[in-house]
Amino acid sequence: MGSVPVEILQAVDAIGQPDLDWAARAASRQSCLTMPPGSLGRLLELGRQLASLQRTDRPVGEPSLVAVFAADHGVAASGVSAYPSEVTGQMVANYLHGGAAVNVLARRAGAAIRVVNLGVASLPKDLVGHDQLEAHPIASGTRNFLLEPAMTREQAFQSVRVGLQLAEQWTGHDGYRVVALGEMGIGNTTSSSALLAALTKSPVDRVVGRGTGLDDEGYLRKCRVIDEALAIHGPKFVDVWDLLSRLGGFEILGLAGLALGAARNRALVVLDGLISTVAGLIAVRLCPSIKGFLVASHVGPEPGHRIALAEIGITPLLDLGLRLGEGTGAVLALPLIASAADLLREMATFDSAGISGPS
Ligand SMILES: Cc1cc2ncn([C@H]3O[C@H](COP(=O)(O)O)[C@@H](O)[C@H]3O)c2cc1C
Ligand SMILES: O=C(O)c1cccnc1
Repeated sequence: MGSVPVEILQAVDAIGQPDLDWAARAASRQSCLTMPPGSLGRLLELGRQLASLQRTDRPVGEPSLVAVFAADHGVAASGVSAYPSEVTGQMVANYLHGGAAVNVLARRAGAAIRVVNLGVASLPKDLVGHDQLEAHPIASGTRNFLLEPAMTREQAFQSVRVGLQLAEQWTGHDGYRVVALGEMGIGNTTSSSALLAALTKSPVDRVVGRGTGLDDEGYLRKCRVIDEALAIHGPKFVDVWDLLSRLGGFEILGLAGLALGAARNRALVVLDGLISTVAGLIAVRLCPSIKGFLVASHVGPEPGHRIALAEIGITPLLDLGLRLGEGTGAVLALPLIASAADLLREMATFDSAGISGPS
């Protein structure tokens, strides 16, 4: 079976709990601010969550960072995406040149962006050694899980370790307080849906969606591929790491590691679409107390997205019909998160502003 590396066990052990005393102090401050009680709705909840992580009733909601973890998937060879695998590397180039949706939205939100290669199969030549691309390739894409396990157990551990190490750099050393999870990897809705079906024992036809836009025939093929993969691997799962190795993706497991590492440093972790929400669910399975460090930015039309959120037990902030990934929905939620903290720090109280309470 093989034991779990000590860095991962230590990271899981080091994740604390949200501090509910500080959430209560933030609530009592919110009750003094110049508004009818509760009238800023979910923003108040977000403010209390930040207070519980940062142990202050004057929390901050920035600086924030979106991490786009990229890797390829062997299962893409089975015709489960509307696009070819080359697009993964081409989109990495787009992120580095600033032209993707996530770049545009990150600029608007004032968020930094980091692009990480966890295993892109065909990286455009000029990106090899590019100083803005964090290179931590595990392999040149996963294996096709219709035929064999997607990766070895060691590769699964290594993916999570990369996420943990980057979290240490970004939320430990560089001081980011909010981390949005983004990804790029053609075929990764298939891997995520298979992981989700296996982790939650949900029927495949309830979790699978059209990803980048499969037609009816492609959709049925994707369902069949996942059904067959679960029939092959399911009976052999010896533990959760075996499940993750058989069906996972390097970027998905890397994001689970990033979430764990960010929570260890008491940063807020913002989930995006189906793929990053499945990464969040994996983090919860590895360490249930991480739940209080997660925010669901949005829910989109991929059916598995809603199921993964329900399984974690968190409610999305936005419902905009987004089905892009890259971290786009998570980045759109960053101004809401920063606003929630600003309100706790900057609003006047009834006393300070000389405003009468309820009559
Ligand atoms: C141009 C382009 C930009 C993207 N940005 C994110 N994705 C999204 O689509 C992929 C998952 O869908 P599937 O499982 O169907 O391949 C991921 O890479 C995801 O982030 C994109 C996909 C494309 C084609
Ligand atoms: O939910 C997502 O993030 C998503 C959906 C389809 C394709 N790529 C990403």
